[in-house]
Amino acid sequence: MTGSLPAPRRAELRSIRSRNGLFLDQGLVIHFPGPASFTGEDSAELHVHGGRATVRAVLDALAEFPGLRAADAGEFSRRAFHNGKLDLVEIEGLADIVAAQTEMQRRLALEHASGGVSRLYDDWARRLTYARAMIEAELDFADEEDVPGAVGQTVRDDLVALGGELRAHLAGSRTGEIIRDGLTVVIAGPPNVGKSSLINYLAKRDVAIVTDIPGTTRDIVSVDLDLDGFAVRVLDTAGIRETDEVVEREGIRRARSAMAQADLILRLLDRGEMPGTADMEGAVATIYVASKADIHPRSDVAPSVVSVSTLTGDGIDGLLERIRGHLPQLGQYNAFAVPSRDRHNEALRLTLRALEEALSLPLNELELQAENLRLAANEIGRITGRVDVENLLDVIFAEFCIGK
Ligand SMILES: Nc1nc2c(c(=O)[nH]1)N(C=O)[C@@H](CNc1ccc(C(=O)N[C@@H](CCC(=O)O)C(=O)O)cc1)CN2
Ligand SMILES: Nc1nc2c(ncn2[C@@H]2O[C@H](COP(=O)(O)OP(=O)(O)OP(=O)(O)O)[C@@H](O)[C@H]2O)c(=O)[nH]1
Ligand SMILES: [Mg+2]
Repeated sequence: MTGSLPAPRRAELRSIRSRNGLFLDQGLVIHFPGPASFTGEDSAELHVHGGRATVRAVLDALAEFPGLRAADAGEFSRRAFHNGKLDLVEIEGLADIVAAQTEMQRRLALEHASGGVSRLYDDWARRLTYARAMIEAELDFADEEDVPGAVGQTVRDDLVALGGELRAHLAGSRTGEIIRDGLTVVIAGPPNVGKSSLINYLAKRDVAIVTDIPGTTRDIVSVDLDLDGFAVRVLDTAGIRETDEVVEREGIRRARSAMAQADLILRLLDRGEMPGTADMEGAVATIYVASKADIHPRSDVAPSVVSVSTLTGDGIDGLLERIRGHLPQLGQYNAFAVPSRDRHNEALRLTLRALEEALSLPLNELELQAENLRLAANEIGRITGRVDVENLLDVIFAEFCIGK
């Protein structure tokens, strides 16, 4: 049967043939007439058998039709944005859903993709615009008053409340960043203390070379763990010591640079070494670990030091418990309605700054107040892409793969 379109939005079994009638596959076909489609445009899906050659043959056959070409990476999402189907926060959330590896990443992504955060931003933009409209209306009755009228006071009260909401929302930006990008934990310390043995134990596989020769690790070795649904990236590093060996020196340079960028350092102590003596210490959150507890039990170190043995497994649960203490605490109401990207944080900070500027102006400076509220609403609008973001689009859609 040729010629008849499948019923809209219903999967129908069809023979899939090339332009000149060659049978290629039997597959499910769905027709989505616009505007009720993902992109808002007319679209069709061919669900074919997944072998490489079948897919290739179908794509080649499609390319034979005039006007058809393969989509660019992110092109479907870009079209959905241009057709008003999704805003930028929802699109970024969608990219995060596709990339999500842990339960918390999934929940954060879903909150953004399904419009929860966009509603918040749209509501703030609406309130800022309303306040500006009220102030501009007052401008027309300019009567040198230096106390706000009843309406003016209500507007101010709402702007003050909005400032509080913005600050509270921004306070969640570190939570959003740690959920999305993961907590970076760097294992560091002198050579031969058991750093690589610890990463292997945590990863449950031999990711790093272990020998009894000090200076074994040079490259950074990284594993991604899932701790209670949070992404945790653990890095093993070269043991830090004075050396003239060129390769080891480079390893140590990389170790120091990883430590400087860590969210948390697991600082393994040498036999007899006490916490807090080396350089860099105190700059980054640090858990001190006394290793090889099976052969070097220690009673001299402070209670805050965790004793572990990767030979017996003793102390590892206690160490994981201490690492958990550095993960976001998600007690409060909708913990996932937090900013998820630097782009959002920057715009939110600029919004808050303009709002605070508006509120700090003398009461009769109505024009400047209105101008700052316009700036504030603009910055919020840039997050969702409701205003002026053409220059941002390539960056945002570059995250996507072909077919999204
Ligand atoms: N087969 C298939 N599965 C998929 C997708 C897809 O595109 N195709 N998706 C790709 O991401 C996700 C689902 N996302 C979708 C989002 C919107 C529409 C859509 O047709 N929206 C219309 C109609 C909405 C309605 O009937 O409620 C619209 O928004 O107007 C389809 C899929 C995950 N699974
Ligand atoms: N008994 C015992 N030996 C351990 C333990 N952890 C590590 N070792 C041994 O200590 C030696 C060094 O271990 P590594 O894990 O390679 O030490 P490292 O800190 O990565 O060393 P570098 O890469 O040289 O900085 C190896 O012989 C390990 O088998 C432990 O918990 N108990
Ligand atoms: Mg090592």
